[in-house]
Amino acid sequence: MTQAELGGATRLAAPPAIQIAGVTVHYGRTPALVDFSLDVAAGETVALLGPSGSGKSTALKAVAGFVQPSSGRILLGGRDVTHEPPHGRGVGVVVQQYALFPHLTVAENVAFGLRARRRPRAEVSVRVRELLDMVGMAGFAGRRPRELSGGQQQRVAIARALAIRPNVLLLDEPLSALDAALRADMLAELQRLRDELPDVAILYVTHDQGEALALAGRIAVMRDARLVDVDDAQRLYRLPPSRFTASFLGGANLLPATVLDGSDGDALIGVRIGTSTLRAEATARFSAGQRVLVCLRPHTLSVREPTAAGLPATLTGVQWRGSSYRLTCLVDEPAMDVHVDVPNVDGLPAPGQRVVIAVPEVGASVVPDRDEP
Ligand SMILES: Nc1ncnc2c1ncn2[C@@H]1O[C@H](COP(=O)(O)OP(=O)(O)OP(=O)(O)O)[C@@H](O)[C@H]1O
Repeated sequence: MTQAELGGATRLAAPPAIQIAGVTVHYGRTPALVDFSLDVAAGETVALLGPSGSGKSTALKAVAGFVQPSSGRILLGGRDVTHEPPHGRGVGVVVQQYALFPHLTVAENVAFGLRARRRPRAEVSVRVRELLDMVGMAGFAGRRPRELSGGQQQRVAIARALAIRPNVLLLDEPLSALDAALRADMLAELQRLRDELPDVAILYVTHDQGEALALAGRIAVMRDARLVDVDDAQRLYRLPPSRFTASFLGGANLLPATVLDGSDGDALIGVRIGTSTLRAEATARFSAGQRVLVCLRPHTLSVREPTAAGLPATLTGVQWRGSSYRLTCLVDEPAMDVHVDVPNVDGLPAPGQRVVIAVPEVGASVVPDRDEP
């Protein structure tokens, strides 16, 4: 083998920063995670997204070492840590409720991991200052946690997690205890932090699709202790592969339809909804005549004059949402509500009016009508 081949092989073989391989976790007899596999590369942010109780925190705890898998393995940078205690794994963890040490000052909290590792005093103080600067808390070093707001406490918790320069940062719903305004600020700060840590792999647990879309390069959707779908965030949003992901990520309109011409993979195919036909993007194999669902995102749709091409409907509701209106339209066939989000414009149709819902050339996608059990 030449050096170049060897180099290539070595590069290709660079192990993921986080490798969760077929992990199952039980609490007593109840499985909280079943045969779960996911890799996160260095520098990548992956969100674990799913409803309450779907196993997101359990997956994160398995990586942190807070729960022990009954089967499967956890590898960090290629090193099997499945049976190592949490402190031996060298990961940074931030959980929902900050969990700062109440009797220690902000600086002492941040220094904790470094002191436990017996780092020299001078190094610790430089690093603590650096971290408090990074999270905008330099002026609070001497305060105790109870003297801080929720957002400030969470900043300190993040600084503490980063103190040991972990290659892996695990964030479990870090914004959920904050009010809406603070959450938006902290989300922007997390985006900045992510960009300042280009080599750190981040696993981010959330049930909030907005947070997942804002932060993650890839999103792993979970349901009932299992991974449902995982893909690039934008692709998952635009072309959801399952009914569950289509609804959970972005609140799609899902209309029953019939495939007119089949496809073997990525293609625009014809579908019939009631008496209307339109083209929709398919990412899997679909055959002519197959019953499917067509996923229509509310913001890609518009309403037109009843003579235009599209889905004939009656407008039944108009809801003002500040920056846009949400229109509810009852489609003629099949008789079901479709939501259309339109910007603040003059001359909106009034409830009761006949309309046509116009679907853009690329804006609809095909989803199997039933998810695999
Ligand atoms: N310590 C525990 N003992 C027993 N059952 C548990 C324990 N922790 C979690 N569970 C159960 O395991 C399942 C998965 O829980 P987990 O906390 O991983 O879900 P989650 O997706 O993170 O939910 P949430 O968004 O509500 O935090 C749930 O049914 C939960 O009730």
